[in-house]
Amino acid sequence: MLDEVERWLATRSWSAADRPLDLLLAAKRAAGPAGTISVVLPALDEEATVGEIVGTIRRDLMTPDVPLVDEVVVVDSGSRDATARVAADAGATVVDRDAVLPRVPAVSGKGEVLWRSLLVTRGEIICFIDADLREFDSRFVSGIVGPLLTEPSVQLVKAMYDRPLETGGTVVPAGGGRVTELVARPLLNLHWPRLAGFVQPLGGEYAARRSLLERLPFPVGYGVELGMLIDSLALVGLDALGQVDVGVRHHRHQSGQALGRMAAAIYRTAHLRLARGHLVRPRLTQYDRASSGFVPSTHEVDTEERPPMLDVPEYLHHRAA
Ligand SMILES: O=c1ccn([C@@H]2O[C@H](COP(=O)(O)OP(=O)(O)O[C@H]3O[C@H](CO)[C@@H](O)[C@H](O)[C@H]3O)[C@@H](O)[C@H]2O)c(=O)[nH]1
Ligand SMILES: O=C(O)[C@H](O)COP(=O)(O)O
Repeated sequence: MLDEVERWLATRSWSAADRPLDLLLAAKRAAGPAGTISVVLPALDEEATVGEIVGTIRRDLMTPDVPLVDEVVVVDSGSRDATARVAADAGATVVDRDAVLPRVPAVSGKGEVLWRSLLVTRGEIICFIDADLREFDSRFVSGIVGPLLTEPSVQLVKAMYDRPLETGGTVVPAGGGRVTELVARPLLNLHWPRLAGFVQPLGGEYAARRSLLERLPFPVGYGVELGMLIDSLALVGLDALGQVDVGVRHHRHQSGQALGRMAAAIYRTAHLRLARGHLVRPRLTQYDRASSGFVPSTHEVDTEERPPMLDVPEYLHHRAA
């Protein structure tokens, strides 16, 4: 490990318990407009879990006694289930991705809705939380916004946690994060060793200052987290990044093949940053057993990236309004 990373781990890795709620509330009051917080949940068919997450945030962090969070926004990513209704019933503002920036037709993908969320939120701190989390604890939010409220030099904070793999009734205590361990961590260690201190580089729970997010390009799919870390390092430097231990994360696990497509998108995002301009073939072929033998199916790998929001005229208008 680089000496710089060892130093970073000693000074930029915290636990949620380091900053109790009363400290955060005082820091928020002192920060004024810079302390406004929007929580954003990207959601594609998450009716089973989105309501409880929204409800927990509202119950714990949006009360007269604990007014830490100013708004909770669910950006619907084309759900065909009752995600929008369940989220609205739980008290979230629900926005359909197609209703945001209609001039630019939405494509599928998680990064796409995170990018669009900048146009419909008002917080100067944006906190992204996956909508498929189970046994959700509001420390996921208060923990990661903490350093942004108390440390002016910090600009992006990722959650870190234990990741059990819970499938088919069995639990492997530290078995989760398969793409993280097989793809993202090796890529980061080999090509961007200054980012090797992140325990959960792909985690979907992170908070950042708007002033950083609006300057970043957003890969439209699952490359968004890796791209954001690499680009943030280049833009603001390692000491502006941090991580906070928030406990244990339980979520819905995707199939091996879906994770293969995620891995391809992440590799592609890394490759683009390693060799801007040189195109790899953006397709992935996978195999399923059928009576005739193994059948290939080929999928497009996300290649599109949205430009930094500061380059979008509608965003400048939204901020001026
Ligand atoms: O097209 C999509 C796909 C996903 N999601 C939402 O994004 C979140 C995370 O998606 P999920 O499929 O649960 O991702 P994971 O398999 O858990 O992948 C991990 O790794 C990804 C790659 O870094 C991150 O984007 C995820 O946040 C992180 O949890 C969930 O709320 C989804 O509903 C969308 O909004 N639109
Ligand atoms: O973050 C990851 O590595 C992928 O989302 C896979 O996570 P899982 O192995 O916990 O399903």
